[in-house]
Amino acid sequence: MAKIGTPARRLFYFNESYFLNQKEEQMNVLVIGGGNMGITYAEAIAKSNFLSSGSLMVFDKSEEKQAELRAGGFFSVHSGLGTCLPEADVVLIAVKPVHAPGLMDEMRPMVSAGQLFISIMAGVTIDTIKQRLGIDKVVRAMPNLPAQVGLGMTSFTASEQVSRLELATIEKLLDTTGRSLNLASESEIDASTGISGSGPAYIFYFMQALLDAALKMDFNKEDARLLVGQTFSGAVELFNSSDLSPDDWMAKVASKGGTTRAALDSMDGNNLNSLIQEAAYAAFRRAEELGKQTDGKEVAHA
Ligand SMILES: NC(=O)C1=CN([C@@H]2O[C@H](COP(=O)(O)OP(=O)(O)OC[C@H]3O[C@@H](n4cnc5c(N)ncnc54)[C@H](OP(=O)(O)O)[C@@H]3O)[C@@H](O)[C@H]2O)C=CC1
Ligand SMILES: O=C(O)[C@@H]1CCC=N1
Repeated sequence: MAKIGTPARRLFYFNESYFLNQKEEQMNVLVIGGGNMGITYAEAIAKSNFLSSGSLMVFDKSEEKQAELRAGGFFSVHSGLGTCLPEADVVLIAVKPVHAPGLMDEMRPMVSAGQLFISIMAGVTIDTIKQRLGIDKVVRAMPNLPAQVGLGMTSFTASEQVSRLELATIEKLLDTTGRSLNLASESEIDASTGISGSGPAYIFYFMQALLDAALKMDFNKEDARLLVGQTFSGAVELFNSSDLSPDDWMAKVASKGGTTRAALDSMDGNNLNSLIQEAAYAAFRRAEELGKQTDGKEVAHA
């Protein structure tokens, strides 16, 4: 596995037309898909001053969404690909995997070889994107929802044709939403989807279970939310404050013969650790399946 912030490899290409001749601030970025993640990225990029004003474009196929985004006033919102796609140096694709084939077919006549494409779509492979669009510079990234508050975790990898210089620029762009990890293979991107991409939902699952328990113990909703929310924030803060493992921290909470031991023994007795690992693998496998469903050889399902 690569280290955080360490670009793995890359040759220096002489035809990095945009990246060599212009400054990052002059780069045009287009985000396609104005949903949870597309807008998270667009807002983070807009707030970061990474680009000059007017250089950030957004396209969503829904007219309602376009109107909503225009009202926000942060970026230029387009009602068709024709006015924005040919102008973009970097295109971030943030639609659901099931919409990828149709979207890429629509994009194909408007794209050019110098453009760089970032896909955050779960499972969709670099090869599929290259073939469907007829281009070769692709960065495949897997972000997560805490990007909305600047605490995102994004793993990414790139096609061979993306140079070191281009990748460094893309890394800065991704880092506007939090931290990033450059991985060497797409299989690791699928694996990271099962850990960090889908991971926030596992944490929310655990939080919901604890909230449900608190409500059963007759706490009102407000108090239950405070008890659970502050417990999670505090535990995460502790975890991030040192190199101690979660096992080490558990040992600090659990007194011999005490209450925590009773809870942890109950979890162990129910194989909770294995169940959580199994869930992460289910997401990993689903990412692999989505890759197969969007490569044109199988029919994709919504
Ligand atoms: N949500 C998450 O936590 C994460 C999501 N991802 C990935 O990000 C991608 C987007 O997910 P998310 O933001 O949650 O999805 P959303 O459904 O919230 O957003 C996708 C948006 O794209 C629009 N859209 C669909 N087709 C097109 C098209 N052809 N052209 C333009 N816009 C289009 C959708 O419109 P409409 O609703 O009308 O279809 C919708 O507004 C997915 O591929 C997912 O795998 C990755 C990591 C985390
Ligand atoms: O559930 C999904 O498919 C996407 C990818 C990771 C998080 N959400």
